[in-house]
Amino acid sequence: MSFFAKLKSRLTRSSSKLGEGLDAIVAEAPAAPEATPEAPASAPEPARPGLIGRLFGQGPAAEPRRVLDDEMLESLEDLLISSDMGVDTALRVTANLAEGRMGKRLSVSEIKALLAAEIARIMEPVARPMPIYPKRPQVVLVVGVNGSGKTTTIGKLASQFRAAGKTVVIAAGDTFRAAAVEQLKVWGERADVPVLTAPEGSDPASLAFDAMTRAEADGADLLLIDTAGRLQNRQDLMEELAKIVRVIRKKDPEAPHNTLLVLDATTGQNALNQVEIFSKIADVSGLVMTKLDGTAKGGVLVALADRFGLPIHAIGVGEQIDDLAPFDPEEFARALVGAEG
Ligand SMILES: Nc1nc2c(ncn2[C@@H]2O[C@H](COP(=O)(O)OP(=O)(O)OP(=O)(O)O)[C@@H](O)[C@H]2O)c(=O)[nH]1
Repeated sequence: MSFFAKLKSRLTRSSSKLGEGLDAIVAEAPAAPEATPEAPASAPEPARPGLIGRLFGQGPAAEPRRVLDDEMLESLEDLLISSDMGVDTALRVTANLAEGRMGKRLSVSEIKALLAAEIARIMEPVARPMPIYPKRPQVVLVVGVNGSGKTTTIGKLASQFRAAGKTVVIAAGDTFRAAAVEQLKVWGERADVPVLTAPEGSDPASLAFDAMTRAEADGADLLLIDTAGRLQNRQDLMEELAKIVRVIRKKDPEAPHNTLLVLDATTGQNALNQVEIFSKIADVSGLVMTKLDGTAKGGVLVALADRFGLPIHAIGVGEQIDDLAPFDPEEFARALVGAEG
């Protein structure tokens, strides 16, 4: 299966919500005069139906259409907002979609293609893989609230980097959560990557320092550092992260080279607050969004791209190693709206 096919199947909760909403919007068309024969200007050409399809009145020729007017635009805005795209982004997407198309008759598949193109345009500038530097070890600090998928993401990244021939060390920096440490050990074993741990409740900065020493001694390409995600006590967390950074800078003044914020798509609009908070307490350099497979709130990634402009490195669409994929804006946009292709 191509990755697009997989992405599309994993994003069905988001795409069916949008698809059903669009079907309903187009079906709600106010009684219109006989269909105008001319094709809608600058809307994408629907696929040509086969002979059988034409004979039996199926295919795009039979697809219902609705004249794009203010009322329909408003319904489209509401639909996008309900997919967690956020008000500003939803308004922008629909305004761009409407430009030059008011009064045209559009079908659901045309609207999907237009939406996908608009969404991809917003996301294109932020679709950036995590940069890899010649620096050894490249230190990657991974932050995010508990349960956002940090541990799983570190495990997947470690496996993928190993498969690409890189040497990796993991530091299990959430020393307050034995379960997180255990989980990392399992991922480490699977990926054949050493996982440095420290006694429960001990200072994560001291573990980070030891991990730097080990990564340097091993000549490792990458050091991935897990961190705690207790936002309930923001001050403590801020101090903890600042201390980790201070300590690893004793060994490399430029570390960490990346600070990845892991966000859980199922939290919807709350992910926007998390970006704001973590950008204040850590120097976030890029985002990873997990659990896009388990939610109808996938539109939140569009809002994040639009609002913050932070690079989106990867997306998680499942719990297996290869369920973390580089972020491709066009594929994501088409999968999100359920467009063909
Ligand atoms: N469906 C799905 N589940 C995921 C994905 N990423 C992570 N998970 C699951 O989400 C749960 C939480 O992930 P963790 O990696 O433990 O999250 P964490 O941020 O490290 O959380 P703590 O260990 O509690 O700090 C686990 O059950 C993961 O298997 C994803 O992309 N899709």
